[in-house]
Amino acid sequence: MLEVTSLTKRFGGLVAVNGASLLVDEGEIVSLIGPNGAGKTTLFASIAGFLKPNGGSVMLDGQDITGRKPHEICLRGMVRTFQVVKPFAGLSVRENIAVGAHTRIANRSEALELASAVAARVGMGGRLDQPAGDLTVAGRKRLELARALATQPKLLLLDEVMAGLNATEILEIVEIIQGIRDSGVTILLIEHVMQAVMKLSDRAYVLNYGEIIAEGSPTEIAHDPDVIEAYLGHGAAERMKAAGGANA
Ligand SMILES: Nc1ncnc2c1ncn2[C@@H]1O[C@H](COP(=O)(O)OP(=O)(O)OP(=O)(O)O)[C@@H](O)[C@H]1O
Repeated sequence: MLEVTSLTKRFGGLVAVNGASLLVDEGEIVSLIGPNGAGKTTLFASIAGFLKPNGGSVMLDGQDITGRKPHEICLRGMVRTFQVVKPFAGLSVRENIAVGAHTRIANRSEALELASAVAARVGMGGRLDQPAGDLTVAGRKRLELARALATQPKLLLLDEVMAGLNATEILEIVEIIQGIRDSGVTILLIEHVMQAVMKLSDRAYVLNYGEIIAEGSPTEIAHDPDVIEAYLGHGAAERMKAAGGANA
């Protein structure tokens, strides 16, 4: 469904993403992980049209969408969420979600109707009339998810939807994401919460200094020496092996 080939994005002299390639098949949940500053958000922004890549290509359902505008990419069925969530504070939850629905639906009452249905899918059915400005971090994260879902995507890019959530809230959003996938939406997500990555992902890619250094099932990734080194520093894989930790 999504095919990213040799994507490069530079900021002046800094190569934030360096020849990254990845594939996401229909129906999968794929995670993109990596240390802070590895280039994950830059890669997402380049895939979804918010940044213009310096090289490489992005194909969605066999069509070249490299460098297209976010709105156009959204209409083709791919949408991203943002790490820092900024809802329209003075609007209600339902109205905020309807902003997403208006991507495809011009009619106001139809957009609000879809917004109510989407809110129920993310467990916000009881908060439709609440001002978005009153929501907690967990509520704002769900609202961001709902706004994206209301654009009726086939591929959803989620950027750290679990950041700042407590353990119970993480379990709840993991279930919501599984439900979204079960409803037929393919998902690519950036996540630092490893417990969620392990639970949700069919496969994961690891980005380090702008390059994809590993790909595989979550268990394969967790035991990959290059990944252990990237997270824990040079020589960490050897030290873990010596301590008998490699099979832990
Ligand atoms: N607009 C920008 N201008 C200049 N440099 C940038 C810009 N955006 C990101 N960078 C740099 O590009 C690199 C990759 O940043 P990015 O935010 O993509 O990493 P990340 O893996 O998403 O990090 P985190 O996990 O902390 O969110 C970093 O060195 C960052 O400072």
